[in-house]
Amino acid sequence: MSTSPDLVPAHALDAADPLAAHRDRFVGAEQPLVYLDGNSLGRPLRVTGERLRSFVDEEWGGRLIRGWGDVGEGGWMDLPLTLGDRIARTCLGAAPGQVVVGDSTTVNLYKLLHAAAALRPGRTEVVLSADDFPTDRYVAESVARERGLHLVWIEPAEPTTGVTDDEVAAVVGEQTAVVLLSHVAYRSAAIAPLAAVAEVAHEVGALVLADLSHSVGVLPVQLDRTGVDLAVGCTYKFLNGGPGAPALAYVAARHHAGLAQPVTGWMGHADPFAMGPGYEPAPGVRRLVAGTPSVLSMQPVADMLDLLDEVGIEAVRAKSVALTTFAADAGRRLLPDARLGSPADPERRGGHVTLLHPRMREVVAGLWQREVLPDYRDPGGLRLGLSPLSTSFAEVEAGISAAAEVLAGLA
Ligand SMILES: Cc1ncc(COP(=O)(O)O)c(C=O)c1O
Ligand SMILES: Nc1c(O)cccc1C(=O)C[C@H](N)C(=O)O
Repeated sequence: MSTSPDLVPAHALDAADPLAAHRDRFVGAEQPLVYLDGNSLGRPLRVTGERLRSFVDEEWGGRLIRGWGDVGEGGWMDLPLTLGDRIARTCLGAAPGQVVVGDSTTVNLYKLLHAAAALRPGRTEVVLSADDFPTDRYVAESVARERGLHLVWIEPAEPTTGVTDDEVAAVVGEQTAVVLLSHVAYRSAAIAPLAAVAEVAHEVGALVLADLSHSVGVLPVQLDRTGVDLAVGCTYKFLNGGPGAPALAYVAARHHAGLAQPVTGWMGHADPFAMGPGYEPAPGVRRLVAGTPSVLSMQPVADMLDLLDEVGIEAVRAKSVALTTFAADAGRRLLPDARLGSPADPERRGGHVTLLHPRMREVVAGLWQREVLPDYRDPGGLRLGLSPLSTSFAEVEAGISAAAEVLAGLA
């Protein structure tokens, strides 16, 4: 395929990029390594090292057990909700008191699928997509088994378009308790139409549970406006929280009164330190907290939220669109035998780009040997996770050029 005549070179795009300078705020940005996996594990911010050091010295080492405080005193006990509110405000378009941070996305899926079924007693079906991330599918299978529910699978007609509201409308009905769907598909990056899906689900009285793992921190979500009922998401991807950083869980305020989740630990109790005989849920989303919050692991996310507040999520999305557009163009130009496995329309595409070729598994193995780190996802997907504040256009070009070289060198 010929080179696009109006293609702007990577160095010119970097020179004109208003966010380019922020890249130096991340650990390792100065290294020659090409990092294209920010949607699996974001780079650490340099300031996070200082935050962790001072947390150990002053908060943990200095305050010791006093650091917890009681609910409402501003100590560690409040962190799951105060950090949740910060994520809600900066990235999710959600009013305060609806997001909690804790546990993993997997565990939060378990809690919220059970909660959804309990909010819709008597209904027997859970709708989900065969393209959902494995943990979503596996947890849904367990919850269905435990509650005697039936799974109704959507097989998206075209993986690059993701789940559509028409596909959801075709399978939901008066038996549907909840529709589980990924906001941004983990392979293709297709953006699901959350508001339209919520509308068709609500028409039959069903709830929507969205997995925001690949959208939170990279595109504005506007959760309250979409009408989505429940949501979960990872904080170690575009929120740069670090390996295993605790996940978010969102429950729209209108569902708080009847919210019942199955992991009824003491930290979700209305009065944990009363240590009373029976479980009584805390008001609101606090009842989603199960055991002792992972206070140390929640620290880094605050640094990324500071940076996102400084830059604004709209500017992050604008750079993300520019990066993914550049990656798709560079893919066409440098890997002419590969096919775009992501939506061509940037409005329908999240923060990553997948290029498909039958030999991509070998290509990705070759790239890792050259200090170029993208991801591989079956079938035949070179997945480029482009983290707008830490990825440069030059990095994207270097990665795709290297992929072309590795592919050309395969026997
Ligand atoms: C869409 C999606 N959901 C969930 C997860 C994982 O959740 P957990 O952090 O529980 O492993 C991932 C990535 O690992 C993901 O891409
Ligand atoms: N969570 C991960 C892990 O613990 C190890 C390796 C990768 C991951 C990932 O995040 C995978 C990622 N969610 C994906 O979309 O493929």
